[in-house]
Amino acid sequence: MLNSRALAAHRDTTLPGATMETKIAEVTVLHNAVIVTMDSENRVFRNGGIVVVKDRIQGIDQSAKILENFGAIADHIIDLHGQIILPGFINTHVHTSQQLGRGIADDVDLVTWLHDRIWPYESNMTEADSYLSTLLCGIELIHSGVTCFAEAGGQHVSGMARAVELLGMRACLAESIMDCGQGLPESWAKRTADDCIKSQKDLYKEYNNSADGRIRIWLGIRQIMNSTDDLLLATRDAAKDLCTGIHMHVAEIPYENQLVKDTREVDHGTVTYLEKIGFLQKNLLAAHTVWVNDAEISFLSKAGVKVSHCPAAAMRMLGFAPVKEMITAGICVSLGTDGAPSNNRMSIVDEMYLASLINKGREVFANGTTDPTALPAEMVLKMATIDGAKSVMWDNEIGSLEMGKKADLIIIDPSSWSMVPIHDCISSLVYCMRSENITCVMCNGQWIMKGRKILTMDEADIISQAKHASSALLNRAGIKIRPRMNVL
Ligand SMILES: O=c1[nH]c(=O)c2nc[nH]c2[nH]1
Repeated sequence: MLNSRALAAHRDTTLPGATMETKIAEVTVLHNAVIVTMDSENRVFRNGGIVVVKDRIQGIDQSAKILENFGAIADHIIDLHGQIILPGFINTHVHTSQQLGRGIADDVDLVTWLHDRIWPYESNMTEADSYLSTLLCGIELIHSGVTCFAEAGGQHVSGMARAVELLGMRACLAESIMDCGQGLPESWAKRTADDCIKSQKDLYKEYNNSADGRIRIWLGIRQIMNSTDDLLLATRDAAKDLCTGIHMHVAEIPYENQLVKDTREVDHGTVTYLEKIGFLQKNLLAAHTVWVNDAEISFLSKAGVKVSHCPAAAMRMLGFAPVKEMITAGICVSLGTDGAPSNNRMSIVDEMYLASLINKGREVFANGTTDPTALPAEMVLKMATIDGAKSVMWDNEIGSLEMGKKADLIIIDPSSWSMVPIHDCISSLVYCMRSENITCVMCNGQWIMKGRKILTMDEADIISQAKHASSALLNRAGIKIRPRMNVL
């Protein structure tokens, strides 16, 4: 831990060689809080303190020690009596550019969902729509304590990047990439594998490590049903060259596996095929992976593939993912919300609750008996934090509260009816907490929400602009939502 003398020297602008940057580094001390670190020793401080200098955690310990060492030189000392500090949540599968399409595809099957609703929506988006959609999505993510997300593949990454920079969040952004298959709008169907790789390399050049290092550019593969082998293999190789990740929907529905079996000559589905062509690797983040058998779980585990489990979206259109089996096989499984048209709610708090309950319930038909011990609260909290960080390959910097890591953290006020009384902090965070209990969010050392008010933008203005942009976009796309009842 840095001591106060070292920090004071760090801030003393009269020192030879001092820069403007050292002059403005503020020291913030948060103390008197329950701190759930999510570090490798699972440390929880009953009365802990954290020191944040610029963008990093420079001390974490018992409150008394932190105050003794840093109290005298802190610019801000915040007493968090009765409150809880957690690492910011990491949402490992979200489509930010789909936020303006919330509610356009409820209660339909995945193929209809994609062909008749989502692709017309996405192919009619402008860059300005993507920017606004990402801002709107970001507002909801921040309110549920998310500081970092992995974009699953969307339109106009430049718009997303502008929004992320403004929101103050951290993100791995990926373009939606497809080069073949049924139902594609004409402009997309014309793209070759080379076009797809080139456009993503350009994005990488322009945006990777931008926004003070908060943005990373990943490669996208939308799904196997819309990818040639040329595209899959070129993406695998480009990811190796760029040292970046690949985000792909994998084994979502039985139809997908059947199509792979019928057209690509393997005896099971997508994962078997990806294994066969050497596509599985540790920088692949596979979303959903619902329809996988034991052999495929073993392929994923051996290759070090990470899985993003999206409980709500899976319940709506896909089915029950074998999460317990994947974790038992050693696969790193994290949590995602998916996009607004496939979930409607962008809350990792809700996903934690659902992940635990759904996977307990799944045991009844998967293994013939109940298992209330499946996916216990501490495991689910890991999925939303440190395992999320591992999934996006950023765990050296985020996912836990530790000395030297980035200051991405959230403050929870557990004094409301939803969380009182607390006998076990970890289970309360998973089973009782609502997004409304999250009061403050810090990302990269900056407060982006305080007192449930987003500080980086005007929420009301974004909400109002989003309503107009969404209607205009649906008009352009020719998407009509039929009333379900006798609307007079
Ligand atoms: O839930 C989903 N959302 C999507 O955007 C998508 N694209 C392919 N498969 C998908 N599944």
